[in-house]
Amino acid sequence: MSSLFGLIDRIRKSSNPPGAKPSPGSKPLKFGVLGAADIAPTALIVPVKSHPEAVVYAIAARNKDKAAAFARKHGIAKVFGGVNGYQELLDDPEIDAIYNPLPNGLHYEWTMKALAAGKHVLLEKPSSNTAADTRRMFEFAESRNLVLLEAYHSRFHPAVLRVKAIIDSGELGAVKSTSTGLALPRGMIKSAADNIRFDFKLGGGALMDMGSYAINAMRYFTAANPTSVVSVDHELKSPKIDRKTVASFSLPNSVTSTIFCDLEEPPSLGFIPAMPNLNAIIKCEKGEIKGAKSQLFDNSQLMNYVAPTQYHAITVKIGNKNRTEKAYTLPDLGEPWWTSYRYQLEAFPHAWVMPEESVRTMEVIESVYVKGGLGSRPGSDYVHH
Ligand SMILES: NC(=O)C1=CN([C@@H]2O[C@H](COP(=O)(O)OP(=O)(O)OC[C@H]3O[C@@H](n4cnc5c(N)ncnc54)[C@H](OP(=O)(O)O)[C@@H]3O)[C@@H](O)[C@H]2O)C=CC1
Ligand SMILES: O=C1OC[C@@H](O)[C@H](O)[C@H]1O
Repeated sequence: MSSLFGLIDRIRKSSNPPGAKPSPGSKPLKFGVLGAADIAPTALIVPVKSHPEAVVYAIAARNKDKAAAFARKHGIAKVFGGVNGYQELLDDPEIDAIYNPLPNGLHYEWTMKALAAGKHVLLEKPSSNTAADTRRMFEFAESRNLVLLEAYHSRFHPAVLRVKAIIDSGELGAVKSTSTGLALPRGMIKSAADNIRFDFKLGGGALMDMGSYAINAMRYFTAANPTSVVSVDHELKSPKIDRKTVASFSLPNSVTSTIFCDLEEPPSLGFIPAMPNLNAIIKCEKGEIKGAKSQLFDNSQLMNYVAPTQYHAITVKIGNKNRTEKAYTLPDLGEPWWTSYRYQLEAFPHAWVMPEESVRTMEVIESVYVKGGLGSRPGSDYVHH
Protein backbone atom coordinates (compact mmCIF):
# COMPACT_ATOMS: atom_id res chain seq x y z
CA MET A 1 0.00 0.00 0.00
CA SER A 2 2.83 2.39 0.90
CA SER A 3 4.23 1.95 -2.60
CA LEU A 4 0.82 2.94 -4.03
CA PHE A 5 0.90 6.14 -1.93
CA GLY A 6 4.48 6.71 -3.07
CA LEU A 7 3.43 6.34 -6.69
CA ILE A 8 0.52 8.79 -6.28
CA ASP A 9 2.73 11.26 -4.43
CA ARG A 10 5.46 11.10 -7.09
CA ILE A 11 2.98 11.60 -9.93
CA ARG A 12 1.27 14.49 -8.09
CA LYS A 13 4.46 16.33 -7.20
CA SER A 14 6.23 15.71 -10.50
CA SER A 15 3.33 17.20 -12.46
CA ASN A 16 2.90 20.13 -10.05
CA PRO A 17 6.25 20.57 -8.32
CA PRO A 18 6.84 22.86 -5.38
CA GLY A 19 8.34 26.11 -6.66
CA ALA A 20 11.95 26.98 -5.94
CA LYS A 21 13.21 30.48 -5.24
CA PRO A 22 16.58 31.61 -6.61
CA SER A 23 19.13 32.35 -3.93
CA PRO A 24 19.58 36.10 -3.34
CA GLY A 25 21.93 37.69 -5.84
CA SER A 26 21.94 34.68 -8.18
CA LYS A 27 21.18 35.09 -11.86
CA PRO A 28 19.02 32.18 -13.10
CA LEU A 29 19.79 30.62 -16.48
CA LYS A 30 17.17 31.97 -18.91
CA PHE A 31 15.79 29.46 -21.42
CA GLY A 32 14.12 30.29 -24.72
CA VAL A 33 12.01 27.57 -26.35
CA LEU A 34 11.85 27.07 -30.13
CA GLY A 35 8.32 25.90 -31.00
CA ALA A 36 5.25 25.36 -28.83
CA ALA A 37 5.95 21.63 -28.93
CA ASP A 38 3.85 19.06 -27.09
CA ILE A 39 6.88 17.81 -25.17
CA ALA A 40 8.05 21.22 -23.93
CA PRO A 41 5.95 21.32 -20.71
CA THR A 42 7.01 17.82 -19.60
CA ALA A 43 10.63 18.07 -20.63
CA LEU A 44 11.42 21.62 -19.56
CA ILE A 45 8.68 23.97 -18.37
CA VAL A 46 7.42 21.89 -15.42
CA PRO A 47 10.86 20.61 -14.26
CA VAL A 48 12.26 24.15 -14.32
CA LYS A 49 9.68 25.22 -11.72
CA SER A 50 11.56 23.33 -9.00
CA HIS A 51 14.99 24.49 -10.18
CA PRO A 52 16.16 27.57 -8.27
CA GLU A 53 18.70 28.59 -10.90
CA ALA A 54 16.68 28.28 -14.15
CA VAL A 55 13.67 29.95 -15.69
CA VAL A 56 11.77 29.55 -18.97
CA TYR A 57 11.79 33.14 -20.17
CA ALA A 58 10.67 33.08 -23.83
CA ILE A 59 8.71 31.04 -26.35
CA ALA A 60 8.65 31.32 -30.14
CA ALA A 61 6.09 29.68 -32.41
CA ARG A 62 5.50 30.06 -36.14
CA ASN A 63 2.09 31.48 -35.32
CA LYS A 64 2.24 34.36 -32.85
CA ASP A 65 -1.23 33.69 -31.41
CA LYS A 66 -0.22 30.12 -30.68
CA ALA A 67 2.95 31.36 -28.99
CA ALA A 68 0.97 33.88 -26.92
CA ALA A 69 -1.57 31.27 -25.79
CA PHE A 70 1.26 28.90 -24.86
CA ALA A 71 3.00 31.69 -22.92
CA ARG A 72 -0.18 32.52 -21.00
CA LYS A 73 -0.81 28.90 -20.13
CA HIS A 74 2.73 28.33 -18.85
CA GLY A 75 3.54 31.74 -17.39
CA ILE A 76 6.28 32.59 -19.89
CA ALA A 77 7.29 36.25 -19.98
CA LYS A 78 8.32 36.87 -23.59
CA VAL A 79 6.66 35.84 -26.86
CA PHE A 80 8.01 35.67 -30.41
CA GLY A 81 6.04 34.64 -33.48
CA GLY A 82 5.72 34.74 -37.23
CA VAL A 83 8.24 33.83 -39.91
CA ASN A 84 11.16 35.46 -38.06
CA GLY A 85 10.02 34.45 -34.60
CA TYR A 86 12.56 31.66 -34.01
CA GLN A 87 15.49 33.86 -35.12
CA GLU A 88 14.26 36.83 -33.07
CA LEU A 89 14.19 34.61 -30.00
CA LEU A 90 17.74 33.45 -30.71
CA ASP A 91 18.86 37.08 -31.03
CA ASP A 92 17.40 38.11 -27.67
CA PRO A 93 20.43 39.02 -25.51
CA GLU A 94 18.52 38.15 -22.32
CA ILE A 95 18.45 34.46 -23.26
CA ASP A 96 21.30 32.17 -22.15
CA ALA A 97 20.13 28.78 -23.40
CA ILE A 98 17.83 27.35 -26.04
CA TYR A 99 15.61 24.30 -25.73
CA ASN A 100 15.16 22.81 -29.21
CA PRO A 101 12.12 20.48 -29.44
CA LEU A 102 11.59 20.99 -33.17
CA PRO A 103 11.03 18.01 -35.50
CA ASN A 104 14.21 15.93 -35.83
CA GLY A 105 14.81 17.11 -39.41
CA LEU A 106 15.01 20.72 -38.17
CA HIS A 107 17.29 20.07 -35.18
CA TYR A 108 20.46 20.71 -37.17
CA GLU A 109 19.45 24.05 -38.70
CA TRP A 110 18.12 25.59 -35.50
CA THR A 111 20.83 24.22 -33.25
CA MET A 112 23.49 25.67 -35.56
CA LYS A 113 21.66 29.01 -35.56
CA ALA A 114 21.32 28.94 -31.78
CA LEU A 115 25.02 28.20 -31.31
CA ALA A 116 25.87 30.94 -33.82
CA ALA A 117 23.82 33.30 -31.63
CA GLY A 118 26.03 32.31 -28.68
CA LYS A 119 23.49 30.20 -26.78
CA HIS A 120 23.90 26.86 -25.03
CA VAL A 121 21.48 24.27 -26.42
CA LEU A 122 19.42 21.51 -24.82
CA LEU A 123 18.51 19.49 -27.91
CA GLU A 124 15.72 16.95 -28.17
CA LYS A 125 16.52 13.41 -29.18
CA PRO A 126 17.51 12.09 -31.64
CA SER A 127 20.09 14.81 -32.21
CA SER A 128 19.40 15.18 -35.95
CA ASN A 129 18.66 13.08 -39.04
CA THR A 130 22.27 11.94 -39.60
CA ALA A 131 25.54 11.29 -37.80
CA ALA A 132 27.30 13.76 -40.13
CA ASP A 133 24.97 16.61 -39.12
CA THR A 134 25.30 15.60 -35.47
CA ARG A 135 29.09 15.68 -35.62
CA ARG A 136 29.01 19.15 -37.22
CA MET A 137 26.76 20.49 -34.45
CA PHE A 138 28.99 19.20 -31.67
CA GLU A 139 32.14 20.45 -33.39
CA PHE A 140 30.58 23.87 -33.79
CA ALA A 141 29.46 23.93 -30.14
CA GLU A 142 32.98 23.08 -29.03
CA SER A 143 34.51 25.75 -31.26
CA ARG A 144 32.16 28.31 -29.68
CA ASN A 145 32.82 26.99 -26.17
CA LEU A 146 29.10 26.33 -25.70
CA VAL A 147 27.30 23.34 -24.20
CA LEU A 148 25.17 21.20 -26.47
CA LEU A 149 23.37 18.37 -24.69
CA GLU A 150 21.15 15.80 -26.36
CA ALA A 151 18.09 15.19 -24.19
CA TYR A 152 18.18 11.44 -23.54
CA HIS A 153 16.62 12.28 -20.19
CA SER A 154 16.40 8.74 -18.84
CA ARG A 155 20.20 8.56 -18.80
CA PHE A 156 20.16 11.02 -15.89
CA HIS A 157 17.68 9.17 -13.66
CA PRO A 158 19.17 7.49 -10.55
CA ALA A 159 17.55 4.12 -11.42
CA VAL A 160 19.33 3.99 -14.75
CA LEU A 161 22.59 5.22 -13.19
CA ARG A 162 22.21 2.52 -10.50
CA VAL A 163 21.79 -0.26 -13.08
CA LYS A 164 24.93 0.99 -14.80
CA ALA A 165 26.79 1.07 -11.45
CA ILE A 166 25.77 -2.52 -10.71
CA ILE A 167 27.08 -3.62 -14.10
CA ASP A 168 30.31 -1.65 -13.64
CA SER A 169 30.85 -3.02 -10.12
CA GLY A 170 31.54 -6.42 -11.69
CA GLU A 171 29.36 -8.33 -9.21
CA LEU A 172 27.46 -9.92 -12.09
CA GLY A 173 30.49 -10.50 -14.30
CA ALA A 174 30.72 -9.33 -17.88
CA VAL A 175 27.65 -8.32 -19.88
CA LYS A 176 26.67 -11.10 -22.32
CA SER A 177 23.51 -9.75 -23.94
CA THR A 178 21.01 -6.92 -23.77
CA SER A 179 17.47 -6.34 -24.90
CA THR A 180 16.18 -2.77 -24.81
CA GLY A 181 13.12 -1.27 -26.35
CA LEU A 182 10.20 1.08 -26.34
CA ALA A 183 6.88 0.07 -27.83
CA LEU A 184 3.52 1.72 -27.18
CA PRO A 185 0.05 0.39 -27.96
CA ARG A 186 -1.84 1.91 -30.85
CA GLY A 187 -3.67 5.04 -29.67
CA MET A 188 -1.02 6.34 -27.26
CA ILE A 189 0.65 8.62 -29.79
CA LYS A 190 -1.36 10.88 -32.10
CA SER A 191 -2.03 8.95 -35.28
CA ALA A 192 -2.80 12.15 -37.25
CA ALA A 193 -1.06 12.35 -40.62
CA ASP A 194 0.63 15.58 -39.50
CA ASN A 195 2.41 13.84 -36.61
CA ILE A 196 6.10 14.62 -37.18
CA ARG A 197 6.86 10.92 -36.50
CA PHE A 198 5.32 9.94 -39.85
CA ASP A 199 7.18 12.49 -41.98
CA PHE A 200 10.35 11.21 -43.67
CA LYS A 201 12.01 14.57 -44.30
CA LEU A 202 11.27 15.76 -40.77
CA GLY A 203 13.07 12.69 -39.44
CA GLY A 204 10.15 10.36 -38.78
CA GLY A 205 10.07 6.65 -38.11
CA ALA A 206 9.83 4.43 -35.04
CA LEU A 207 13.58 3.88 -34.91
CA MET A 208 14.26 7.63 -34.83
CA ASP A 209 11.55 8.34 -32.29
CA MET A 210 11.56 5.38 -29.88
CA GLY A 211 14.30 3.07 -31.12
CA SER A 212 16.77 5.86 -30.45
CA TYR A 213 16.23 5.31 -26.69
CA ALA A 214 16.78 1.58 -27.14
CA ILE A 215 20.03 2.11 -29.05
CA ASN A 216 21.25 4.72 -26.59
CA ALA A 217 20.52 2.34 -23.67
CA MET A 218 22.17 -0.61 -25.45
CA ARG A 219 25.35 1.44 -25.96
CA TYR A 220 25.26 2.73 -22.37
CA PHE A 221 24.74 -0.61 -20.63
CA THR A 222 27.27 -2.48 -22.79
CA ALA A 223 29.75 0.44 -22.88
CA ALA A 224 30.34 -0.57 -26.49
CA ASN A 225 29.29 0.04 -30.05
CA PRO A 226 27.99 -2.67 -32.37
CA THR A 227 30.54 -4.19 -34.73
CA SER A 228 27.74 -5.29 -37.06
CA VAL A 229 23.99 -5.15 -37.55
CA VAL A 230 22.98 -8.82 -37.77
CA SER A 231 19.31 -8.51 -38.64
CA VAL A 232 16.63 -5.88 -39.14
CA ASP A 233 12.86 -6.31 -39.42
CA HIS A 234 10.69 -3.34 -40.20
CA GLU A 235 6.91 -3.10 -40.34
CA LEU A 236 5.98 -0.03 -42.33
CA LYS A 237 3.47 2.74 -41.79
CA SER A 238 4.21 4.20 -45.23
CA PRO A 239 6.97 3.53 -47.81
CA LYS A 240 9.91 4.96 -45.81
CA ILE A 241 8.40 5.20 -42.34
CA ASP A 242 8.82 2.24 -40.01
CA ARG A 243 5.97 1.78 -37.56
CA LYS A 244 7.94 -1.01 -35.88
CA THR A 245 11.59 -2.06 -35.97
CA VAL A 246 13.39 -5.00 -34.39
CA ALA A 247 17.16 -5.25 -34.89
CA SER A 248 19.96 -7.43 -33.56
CA PHE A 249 23.64 -6.58 -33.24
CA SER A 250 27.03 -8.12 -32.56
CA LEU A 251 29.24 -6.21 -30.16
CA PRO A 252 32.86 -6.75 -29.06
CA ASN A 253 33.64 -9.69 -26.73
CA SER A 254 30.82 -11.86 -28.12
CA VAL A 255 28.10 -9.60 -26.64
CA THR A 256 24.79 -9.71 -28.51
CA SER A 257 22.03 -7.11 -28.33
CA THR A 258 18.53 -6.66 -29.63
CA ILE A 259 16.46 -3.52 -29.79
CA PHE A 260 12.77 -3.07 -30.56
CA CYS A 261 10.41 -0.16 -31.02
CA ASP A 262 6.83 0.29 -32.09
CA LEU A 263 4.90 3.55 -32.46
CA GLU A 264 1.51 1.87 -32.65
CA GLU A 265 1.54 -1.75 -31.54
CA PRO A 266 -1.72 -3.29 -32.75
CA PRO A 267 -4.02 -5.24 -30.38
CA SER A 268 -3.42 -9.00 -30.20
CA LEU A 269 -6.05 -11.06 -32.01
CA GLY A 270 -7.38 -7.75 -33.24
CA PHE A 271 -8.97 -6.74 -29.91
CA ILE A 272 -6.68 -7.36 -26.88
CA PRO A 273 -4.82 -4.06 -26.34
CA ALA A 274 -1.03 -4.30 -26.22
CA MET A 275 0.73 -3.18 -23.04
CA PRO A 276 3.43 -0.50 -23.13
CA ASN A 277 6.78 -2.26 -23.32
CA LEU A 278 9.75 -0.36 -21.91
CA ASN A 279 12.01 -3.30 -21.13
CA ALA A 280 15.70 -3.23 -20.41
CA ILE A 281 17.10 -6.69 -19.74
CA ILE A 282 20.83 -7.06 -19.25
CA LYS A 283 22.19 -10.60 -18.99
CA CYS A 284 25.60 -11.01 -17.44
CA GLU A 285 27.94 -13.96 -16.86
CA LYS A 286 26.80 -14.51 -13.28
CA GLY A 287 23.30 -13.15 -13.28
CA GLU A 288 20.76 -10.90 -14.86
CA ILE A 289 19.47 -7.39 -14.24
CA LYS A 290 15.95 -6.49 -15.12
CA GLY A 291 16.20 -2.75 -15.18
CA ALA A 292 13.58 -0.52 -13.68
CA LYS A 293 10.86 -3.11 -13.39
CA SER A 294 7.28 -2.06 -12.83
CA GLN A 295 5.84 -2.29 -9.33
CA LEU A 296 2.41 -2.75 -10.77
CA PHE A 297 3.30 -5.80 -12.80
CA ASP A 298 5.77 -7.57 -10.52
CA ASN A 299 7.27 -10.73 -11.97
CA SER A 300 6.22 -9.76 -15.46
CA GLN A 301 8.45 -8.52 -18.21
CA LEU A 302 7.00 -5.03 -18.10
CA MET A 303 9.72 -2.58 -17.17
CA ASN A 304 10.22 1.10 -17.39
CA TYR A 305 13.75 2.27 -17.94
CA VAL A 306 12.48 5.27 -19.96
CA ALA A 307 10.39 7.00 -17.26
CA PRO A 308 11.41 5.42 -13.93
CA THR A 309 10.01 8.15 -11.68
CA GLN A 310 6.49 6.78 -11.80
CA TYR A 311 7.49 3.30 -10.67
CA HIS A 312 10.49 1.06 -10.91
CA ALA A 313 12.32 -1.73 -9.22
CA ILE A 314 15.73 -2.96 -10.25
CA THR A 315 15.72 -6.73 -10.00
CA VAL A 316 19.11 -8.38 -9.74
CA LYS A 317 19.15 -12.15 -10.17
CA ILE A 318 22.20 -14.24 -9.33
CA GLY A 319 21.49 -17.96 -9.62
CA ASN A 320 18.22 -18.45 -7.76
CA LYS A 321 18.79 -15.44 -5.50
CA ASN A 322 16.84 -12.28 -6.27
CA ARG A 323 17.17 -8.83 -4.82
CA THR A 324 15.23 -5.72 -5.64
CA GLU A 325 16.51 -2.18 -5.42
CA LYS A 326 14.98 1.21 -6.00
CA ALA A 327 16.77 4.43 -6.79
CA TYR A 328 14.58 7.51 -6.94
CA THR A 329 17.32 9.83 -5.69
CA LEU A 330 21.09 10.05 -5.78
CA PRO A 331 22.91 10.02 -2.41
CA ASP A 332 23.34 13.79 -2.50
CA LEU A 333 20.80 14.94 -5.08
CA GLY A 334 17.13 14.82 -5.93
CA GLU A 335 13.68 14.08 -4.59
CA PRO A 336 11.67 10.91 -5.22
CA TRP A 337 9.30 12.89 -7.46
CA TRP A 338 12.03 14.36 -9.64
CA THR A 339 11.52 13.15 -13.19
CA SER A 340 14.33 12.15 -15.51
CA TYR A 341 13.84 15.59 -17.12
CA ARG A 342 14.41 17.26 -13.75
CA TYR A 343 17.62 15.30 -13.21
CA GLN A 344 18.64 16.21 -16.76
CA LEU A 345 18.47 19.89 -15.80
CA GLU A 346 21.19 19.27 -13.22
CA ALA A 347 23.41 18.12 -16.09
CA PHE A 348 22.78 21.29 -18.08
CA PRO A 349 24.81 23.28 -18.89
CA HIS A 350 27.56 21.04 -17.49
CA ALA A 351 26.97 18.17 -19.95
CA TRP A 352 27.60 14.79 -18.30
CA VAL A 353 27.42 13.04 -21.66
CA MET A 354 30.26 13.19 -24.18
CA PRO A 355 29.45 14.56 -27.67
CA GLU A 356 30.79 11.36 -29.23
CA GLU A 357 27.89 9.51 -27.60
CA SER A 358 25.34 11.38 -29.69
CA VAL A 359 27.32 10.84 -32.89
CA ARG A 360 27.65 7.10 -32.24
CA THR A 361 23.97 6.66 -31.45
CA MET A 362 23.09 8.37 -34.75
CA GLU A 363 25.56 6.14 -36.60
CA VAL A 364 23.84 3.03 -35.22
CA ILE A 365 20.38 4.38 -36.13
CA GLU A 366 21.56 5.03 -39.68
CA SER A 367 23.22 1.62 -39.99
CA VAL A 368 19.95 -0.09 -39.03
CA TYR A 369 17.98 1.92 -41.59
CA VAL A 370 20.56 1.15 -44.27
CA LYS A 371 20.61 -2.59 -43.49
CA GLY A 372 16.79 -2.67 -43.40
CA GLY A 373 16.62 -1.02 -46.83
CA LEU A 374 14.84 2.17 -45.78
CA GLY A 375 17.92 4.38 -45.91
CA SER A 376 18.92 7.23 -43.61
CA ARG A 377 16.55 10.13 -43.10
CA PRO A 378 17.78 13.05 -45.26
CA GLY A 379 20.54 15.27 -43.92
CA SER A 380 19.68 18.94 -43.48
CA ASP A 381 19.89 21.19 -46.52
CA TYR A 382 20.71 24.15 -44.27
CA VAL A 383 24.15 25.50 -45.13
CA HIS A 384 25.96 27.07 -42.23
CA HIS A 385 28.38 29.91 -43.04
N1 LIG B 1 12.30 13.82 -24.42
C1 LIG B 1 11.13 13.24 -24.60
O1 LIG B 1 10.60 12.56 -23.74
C2 LIG B 1 10.43 13.44 -25.88
C3 LIG B 1 11.11 14.01 -26.93
N2 LIG B 1 10.47 14.26 -28.09
C4 LIG B 1 11.24 14.91 -29.16
O2 LIG B 1 10.86 16.29 -29.16
C5 LIG B 1 10.72 16.78 -30.49
C6 LIG B 1 9.32 17.31 -30.68
O3 LIG B 1 8.37 16.31 -30.44
P1 LIG B 1 6.84 16.70 -30.09
O4 LIG B 1 6.81 17.69 -29.01
O5 LIG B 1 6.13 15.44 -29.89
O6 LIG B 1 6.40 17.35 -31.48
P2 LIG B 1 5.37 18.51 -31.81
O7 LIG B 1 4.88 18.25 -33.19
O8 LIG B 1 4.38 18.68 -30.71
O9 LIG B 1 6.30 19.80 -31.78
C7 LIG B 1 7.18 20.14 -32.79
C8 LIG B 1 7.22 21.66 -32.91
O10 LIG B 1 8.02 21.94 -34.03
C9 LIG B 1 7.56 23.13 -34.64
N3 LIG B 1 7.74 23.05 -36.10
C10 LIG B 1 8.51 23.88 -36.82
N4 LIG B 1 8.50 23.55 -38.11
C11 LIG B 1 7.67 22.51 -38.22
C12 LIG B 1 7.23 21.74 -39.32
N5 LIG B 1 7.64 21.99 -40.58
N6 LIG B 1 6.35 20.76 -39.08
C13 LIG B 1 5.94 20.49 -37.83
N7 LIG B 1 6.33 21.18 -36.74
C14 LIG B 1 7.19 22.18 -36.94
C15 LIG B 1 6.15 23.34 -34.21
O11 LIG B 1 6.28 24.58 -33.56
P3 LIG B 1 5.35 25.85 -33.71
O12 LIG B 1 4.75 25.87 -32.37
O13 LIG B 1 6.32 26.92 -34.03
O14 LIG B 1 4.33 25.63 -34.80
C16 LIG B 1 5.85 22.28 -33.16
O15 LIG B 1 5.34 22.83 -32.00
C17 LIG B 1 11.15 15.62 -31.39
O16 LIG B 1 12.52 15.72 -31.64
C18 LIG B 1 10.90 14.38 -30.53
O17 LIG B 1 11.74 13.29 -30.86
C19 LIG B 1 9.12 14.03 -28.23
C20 LIG B 1 8.41 13.45 -27.21
C21 LIG B 1 9.03 13.03 -25.98
O1 LIG C 1 10.80 10.74 -26.81
C1 LIG C 1 9.77 10.11 -26.82
O2 LIG C 1 9.43 9.41 -25.71
C2 LIG C 1 8.17 8.85 -25.53
C3 LIG C 1 7.40 8.62 -26.79
O3 LIG C 1 6.04 8.54 -26.49
C4 LIG C 1 7.59 9.68 -27.81
O4 LIG C 1 6.98 9.33 -29.04
C5 LIG C 1 9.00 9.98 -28.05
O5 LIG C 1 9.15 11.07 -28.94
